[in-house]
Amino acid sequence: MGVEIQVNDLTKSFGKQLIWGDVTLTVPAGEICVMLGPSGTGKSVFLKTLIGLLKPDKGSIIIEGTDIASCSERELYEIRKLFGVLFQDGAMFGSMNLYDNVAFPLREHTRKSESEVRDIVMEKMDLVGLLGAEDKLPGEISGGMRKRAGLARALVLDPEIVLFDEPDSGLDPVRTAFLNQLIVDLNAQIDATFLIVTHDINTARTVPDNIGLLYHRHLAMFGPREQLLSSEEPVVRQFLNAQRVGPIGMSEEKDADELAAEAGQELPPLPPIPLQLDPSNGTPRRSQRPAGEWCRENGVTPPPGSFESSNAGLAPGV
Ligand SMILES: Nc1ncnc2c1ncn2[C@@H]1O[C@H](COP(=O)(O)OP(=O)(O)OP(=O)(O)O)[C@@H](O)[C@H]1O
Repeated sequence: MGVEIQVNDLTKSFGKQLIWGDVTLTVPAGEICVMLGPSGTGKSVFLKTLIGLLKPDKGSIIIEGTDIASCSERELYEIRKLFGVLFQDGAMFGSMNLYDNVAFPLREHTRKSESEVRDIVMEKMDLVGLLGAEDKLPGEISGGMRKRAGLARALVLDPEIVLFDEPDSGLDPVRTAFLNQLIVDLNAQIDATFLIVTHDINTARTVPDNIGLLYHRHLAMFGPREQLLSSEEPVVRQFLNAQRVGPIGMSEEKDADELAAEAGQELPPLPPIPLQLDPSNGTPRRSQRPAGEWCRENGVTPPPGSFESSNAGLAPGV
């Protein structure tokens, strides 16, 4: 079913360095959310704060009535059982084969017999398309396969929330497309809440139900995919369409001279909003909304060509 994550007024600093402040958002139960932002804006810090690895300075994170930001270690231990995490590099133990890597959380956190462990491991290996690779060592397989193995391991305790830290980092566009399809199919199958941190604009444009953008020490926007993809807000528009013209510069914000030099430059029109990626079996996910529904309900005219099946989803220049 998945559970909701309610983030209220969250602020995190390291010493005097504010990473982000006053972040408020709700990750709805069972939906897929993507968190974007230029490098260094604190996306990984945000994920680590959600699972209680880092303590915020202020604010709350409510999951099933418990505030992760202020609960006891024991409560945190219990709440963490709801999470599965896919770390950037898969975080596999190099000396263990894939079977033992995937079995690890079950052997650590449950009292299941080895035959029960085997059934679960093989089920999850099948789910991520890795049956037959159980005996391989992480060093013997491709980056894409390592991510799949990491995903199988993230799923063995049947999580209600799955966090993905840059699942596409280091993958070529074809492997990324396969992984995105796997993420959508998994969400349809297990109905858990998914939160994905990524730099990949195409993933952000086609996979999630909701998109968030961290920029300049705050949450610039969070909302349904169609809201952000039709937004004229300069930071959102620039980032989601991978453009150079706009407030974001090479090292975060542009200075006044750079912005003045851009004044009068015409912005390219917003590209069409692509169709959302469907599960492979063609049946929409429980949380999936019909194409164009948000725009219709909010009186927003989407850019011409939006939601056409010929539209591959790539933003210009991506
Ligand atoms: N444990 C820590 N102690 C001090 N500073 C930290 C710590 N962890 C992260 N930071 C700082 O927090 C900032 C945000 O880092 P973070 O890795 O979350 O960014 P990011 O948005 O995920 O970046 P990228 O997209 O490049 O992965 C950086 O300036 C980083 O140096």
